[in-house]
Amino acid sequence: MMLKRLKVENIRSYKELDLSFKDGVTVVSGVNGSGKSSLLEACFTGLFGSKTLDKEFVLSDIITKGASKALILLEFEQNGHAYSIEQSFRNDPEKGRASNTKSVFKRDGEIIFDQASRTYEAVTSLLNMNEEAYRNCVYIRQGEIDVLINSRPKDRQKMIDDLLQLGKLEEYRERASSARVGVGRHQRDNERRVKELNADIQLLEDSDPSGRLATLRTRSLQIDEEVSSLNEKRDQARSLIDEVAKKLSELSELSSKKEAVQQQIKELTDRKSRSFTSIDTLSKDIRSRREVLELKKSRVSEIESKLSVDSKESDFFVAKMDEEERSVRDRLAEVKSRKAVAEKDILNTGQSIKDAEKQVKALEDGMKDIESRIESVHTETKEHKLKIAERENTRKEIVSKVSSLGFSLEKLENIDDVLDLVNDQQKRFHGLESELKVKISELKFRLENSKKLLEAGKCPTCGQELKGSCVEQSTIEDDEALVKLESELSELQVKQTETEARVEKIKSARSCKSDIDAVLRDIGSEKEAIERDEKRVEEYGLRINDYKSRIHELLDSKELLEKALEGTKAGIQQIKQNEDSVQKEHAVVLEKLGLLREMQKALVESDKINSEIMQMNDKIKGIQEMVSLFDAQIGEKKELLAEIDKSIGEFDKKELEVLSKKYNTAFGNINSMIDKLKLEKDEVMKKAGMAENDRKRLSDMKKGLTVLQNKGDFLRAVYSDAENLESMYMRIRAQLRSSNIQTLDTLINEIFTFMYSNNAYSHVTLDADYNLTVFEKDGTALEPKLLSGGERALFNLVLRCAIYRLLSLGSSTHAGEGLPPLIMDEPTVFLDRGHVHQLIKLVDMMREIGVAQILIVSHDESLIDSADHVFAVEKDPITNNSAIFAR
Ligand SMILES: Nc1ncnc2c1ncn2[C@@H]1O[C@H](COP(=O)(O)OP(=O)(O)OP(=O)(O)O)[C@@H](O)[C@H]1O
Ligand SMILES: [Zn+2]
Repeated sequence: MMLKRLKVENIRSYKELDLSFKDGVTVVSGVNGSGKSSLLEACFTGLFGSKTLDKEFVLSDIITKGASKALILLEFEQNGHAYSIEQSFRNDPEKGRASNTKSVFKRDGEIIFDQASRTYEAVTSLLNMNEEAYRNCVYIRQGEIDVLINSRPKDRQKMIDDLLQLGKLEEYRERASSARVGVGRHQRDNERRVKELNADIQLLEDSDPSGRLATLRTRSLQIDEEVSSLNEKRDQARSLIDEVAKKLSELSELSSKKEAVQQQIKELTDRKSRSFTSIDTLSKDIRSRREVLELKKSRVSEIESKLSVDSKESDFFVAKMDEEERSVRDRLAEVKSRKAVAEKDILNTGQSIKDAEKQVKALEDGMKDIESRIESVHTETKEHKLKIAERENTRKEIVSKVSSLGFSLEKLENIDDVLDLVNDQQKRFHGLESELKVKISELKFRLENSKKLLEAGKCPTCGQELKGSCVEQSTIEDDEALVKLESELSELQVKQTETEARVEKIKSARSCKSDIDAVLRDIGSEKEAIERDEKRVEEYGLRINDYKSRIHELLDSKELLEKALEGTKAGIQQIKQNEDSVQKEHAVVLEKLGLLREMQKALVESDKINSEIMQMNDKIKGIQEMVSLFDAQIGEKKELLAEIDKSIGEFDKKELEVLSKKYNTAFGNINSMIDKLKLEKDEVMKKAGMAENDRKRLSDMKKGLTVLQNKGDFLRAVYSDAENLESMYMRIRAQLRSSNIQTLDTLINEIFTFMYSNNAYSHVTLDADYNLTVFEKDGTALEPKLLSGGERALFNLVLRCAIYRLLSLGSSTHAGEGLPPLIMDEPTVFLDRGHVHQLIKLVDMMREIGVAQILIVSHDESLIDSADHVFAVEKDPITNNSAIFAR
């Protein structure tokens, strides 16, 4: 295997990196924290993905802080093919969560897998090592230089076995063993089944299925014969039963016919007797009608004699009397309508009189109301006049107050101007006063100073005598001026007091003026009210006059109406007398008309009764004819009855019934016997089927037994094959292991001698159990854990180198081809100068045995000097991004 190219984005301190690897020794150098280890780790993660993370790390730790995605692309060569693995990551910097989103495995540019676990498997099988084996052999991580030495022999054995592919042999042995165990299980199974099958066969043979089948078949034939003879008998019984049944049904038919004829005779006799009853009722009806007819006739002749008319001409008289009645009725109606008109007239006139009275009353009430209103207006007017007088008094009082203040009424008109003038004066006085006061205080201050100077006698500044100087003179003048100003001030203050008194007077005069104005306004409005009252009284007087004339008119028309009422009442009396006489006349006519009508009606009814009597007689004749028809029919039916009785006499019913019962019982017995036989036959057939099944099963079982026995033979052969295979794999592994151990032991001692430059130890042994022991010069044995840190690092390098040698021997066909690179992170930390030199030699030796690529992280100058290529790693102090320069 040969690394070709590493390209990363956002891995640890690398934002971007694209690096080509060459064969030979490459040393990676740089200061602490520049990104050297990260480079090797990136290769490791590129190969095995997230499996390379130690326990305390998560995926997001290897992604540059703050980046949301990252990438590692690793290209390498193996056995003449170009491979590449591309691992893509996604990261959530805030949550610190990352995932491996893509893992593409390519061979010669062609995608083989694109899924993480598939890619992982492909890599491990291609390199023949997983990430653990890679760390034990290929890649010595920083601080892990003594891992192989420190581990327990058992783990060491496993590591070395894995590296040398001995694990595969164990795997094969295990497979052979589990195959053997499986076959053994099948064998036991098979034997158990053979045993069981044998027992089953024995059991079935004991039950003799063929013998059973023969007996059952004979019985089946017998049953068939018995059934067919019974069937014949049953047919005979059935024909006898049919015969008897036929005769019995004939007999019952005759009896029902007889019953029907008897019923008919009874019905005919009933109808005959009902006909006689109707004839009786009809005769009775005819008699009663004849009596009514007699009564009607005598009433007609009575009316004839009363009105002396002939009943034959009744229609003519009725018409004449109708005519007369109509004319009397018309007259009566005319009189009545006249009476009604007169009555209505009386009623209306009475109502009109009452209306007039009501109106008169209403007008009178209205007048009273208006009069009382006039009264109240008068009272109001008096009140207004009183108020005017009162206000007049108030005005006079105010006028006298004004003149006492020294103002005339005319002067009051421009009182506001006067007040303005006085106010101005007041302001002026005030200004003068403050001016005077300032002047006085200035003067007083000057005077005080001069007086003090004069008392001291000398000028404090020039020291001149002051007596008799200008100072003395000015002091005297100032004194005089002060007296004058003070008297001016007191004069001014007197004037101010006077002006204030004047202002007071003007203000009270002004308030008097507004009082007078108010009084005059009041008087005016009272006078207006009085005028309004007078107008209202005048209007009320007009209305009263109007009411009076209207009352007069109403009374006049009422008198006229009363006179008319008298006249109408006399007229109505006359009409009533007339009505009475017409009514009497009408009653006489009505009575005559009633009698005539009665007669007419009696005549019509008599005709009707006569025709009814005739119809009834016809009916009686018809009924009598029907009665003779009934008699003839009854005779016929009686003859039929006698015939039927004769036919019935020919049958013996009892005997027929006994026979029927007997035949039916026989039929039932035969049927149940047949059924029983059929059931038996079903049973027999079922048993025969079972026997046949048993026979077939027996032969199947015998066949099965042969198959099982053959299988048993086969399994025995396979079992012994598996056994052989298992022991063979075990043997081979033991042989290989011991030969490996021997070779490794030799190689370790060879390389140790080559590498070790101190003089303490003589040799090293690796025994069959992978125990590693170091011997001192005097033969004392030491376990590796007792060695110093540097010694352990040395031995580890020796052991690894020996393993590479062994691997190189294993693939002896193409010496060295396919050996993995050797990658070391800071291998010199524990080594002294001399051993660093030996390490350089060891590296050379590794190249010689065919390790084509060696990658070392180190600061050691001599290592750097001996390298084929140098990578200088630097980290930008500002951006914290690492970069690599090839040197
Ligand atoms: N996830 C990350 N994001 C950004 N920077 C990181 C991340 N993880 C580690 N680093 C930085 O990467 C730098 C390189 O670390 P690395 O172990 O490669 O240094 P080194 O060159 O091997 O140093 P030494 O000589 O001390 O072993 C460290 O300084 C660290 O701050
Ligand atoms: Zn480091």
